Amino acid sequence: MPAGGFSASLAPPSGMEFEAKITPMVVTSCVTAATGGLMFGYDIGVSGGVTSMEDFQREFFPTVLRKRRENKGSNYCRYDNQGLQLFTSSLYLAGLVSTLFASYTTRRLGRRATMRIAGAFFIVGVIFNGAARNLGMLIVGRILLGCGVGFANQAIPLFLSEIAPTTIRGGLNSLFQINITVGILFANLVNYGTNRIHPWGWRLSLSLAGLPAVLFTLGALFMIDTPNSLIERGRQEEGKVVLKKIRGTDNVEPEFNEIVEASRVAHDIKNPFRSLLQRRNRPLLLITILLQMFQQLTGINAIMFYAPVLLTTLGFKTEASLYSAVITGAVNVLSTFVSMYTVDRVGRRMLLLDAGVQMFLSLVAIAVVMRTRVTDRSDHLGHDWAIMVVIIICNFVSSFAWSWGPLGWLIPSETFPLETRSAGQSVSVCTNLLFTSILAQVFLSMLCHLKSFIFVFFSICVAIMSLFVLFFLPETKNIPIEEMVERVWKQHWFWKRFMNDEGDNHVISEEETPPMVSLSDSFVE
Ligand SMILES: OC[C@H]1O[C@](O)(CO)[C@@H](O)[C@@H]1O
Repeated sequence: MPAGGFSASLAPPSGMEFEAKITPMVVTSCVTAATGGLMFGYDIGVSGGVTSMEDFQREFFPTVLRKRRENKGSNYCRYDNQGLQLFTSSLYLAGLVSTLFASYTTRRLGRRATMRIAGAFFIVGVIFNGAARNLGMLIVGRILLGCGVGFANQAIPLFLSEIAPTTIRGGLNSLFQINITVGILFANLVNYGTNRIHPWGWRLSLSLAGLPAVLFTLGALFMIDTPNSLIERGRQEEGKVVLKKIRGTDNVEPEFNEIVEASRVAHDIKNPFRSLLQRRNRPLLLITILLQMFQQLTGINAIMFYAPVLLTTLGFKTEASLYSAVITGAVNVLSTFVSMYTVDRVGRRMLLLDAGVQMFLSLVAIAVVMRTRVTDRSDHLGHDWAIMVVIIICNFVSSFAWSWGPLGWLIPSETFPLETRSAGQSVSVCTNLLFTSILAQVFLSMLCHLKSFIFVFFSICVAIMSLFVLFFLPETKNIPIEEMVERVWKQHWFWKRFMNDEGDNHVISEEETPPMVSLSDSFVE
């Protein structure tokens, strides 16, 4: 093994190749930064279990408990309560707003400082939630956690994409999503245990978010900043020193020069958000928005937030539903590792397309089981059907986990040039949180009104997004981050017309019509 680490085994196929080893420093920095995902995941996973606990409902949502006990009305509508949904969605709404501020801090103060701010929000938010005496305190706590999520999710994917050597960028970036899934699983396990502790089990569930919060904050205090961010803020020498350390070589001149050039261009941009709207940036912006929107429209969070609630709707007892949520949580973690291993080998498009088929079939199957087995008044699935439902849900979750889960973050964080990267990332986080909060807020009402058709709705969305990937998403595997525009966007059969500024009145010529599509190939020529 060479001093300082392993040599990167996969080289970019063409164009500029930078010397880079996979150094211990890169690995530890990425592992540390990605723990922010734990916190996001814990917050996602904890709410579903807690809201299905009777002690929690008695304390904050007595009307839900009464409705559940009376057992009147449709099964599908037991949990249709705006307050309950607000408890879940407030976090994402706060995250949405705070990411706009986070864009500024990531650019001006750096990726590391932004993570520290996130850590502070997390810790105060956990204190409010764990000590909540009334609904107000509970919601304030969720809002503070949401601010933490906004800042953390802005800085972490950028940090990972900038610090990683090109050839393993996808894999290292997946660490963020892996941590999200571990956080969800941890929360599911905690809920399973605390459900037996009366009457304050829910309080323990909410307080244990303190563990990932402290871990992440400590990590953020000691970590380095990315060379790209240091150079962008005028600290060139420091940037070069860090670049040498993380790449494990003194031969960093080509990469350094490329970052300096990208940073020079970045400085000419006064308002990065406005420049996102320029014609040549529109494809990147559109892809970012669509990828994050599509990620949520797979319906994943119907399962992640409300699996326990959904499963009790299907007739599971509270304990069985929490137990099943643990199983789906574990599948989620394991499958995300698949993505980490394959993303830089088979590429982004292949994973997304393959998963599209698997998710479509699973969603249709869930809809059919619900339609045929669960009526408004009878919810006895029976043992065999219950196992079947859990298997289908696992199939759905696993395909999401090695595709849309990590790639929804990875692709936006690696496509923008430095000058619009923070602003682009902010749009990415905003869109993710916007659709997360919309789904959190409306899913239980949609379930009440659409019943099993809600899963037909998600399956249609999955079909549309897969077609979009097939025709419009370029492959970004193994392309150095500062060469993305030249080597990907300017070469793409459709998007290239946006890349030259004179192209406003461009007419599609024959040679620009889409080539016949091969699943594994991009449209990059
Ligand atoms: O692992 C599932 C989780 O991943 C996310 O899509 C974030 O990438 C969350 O919205 C979801 O709850």
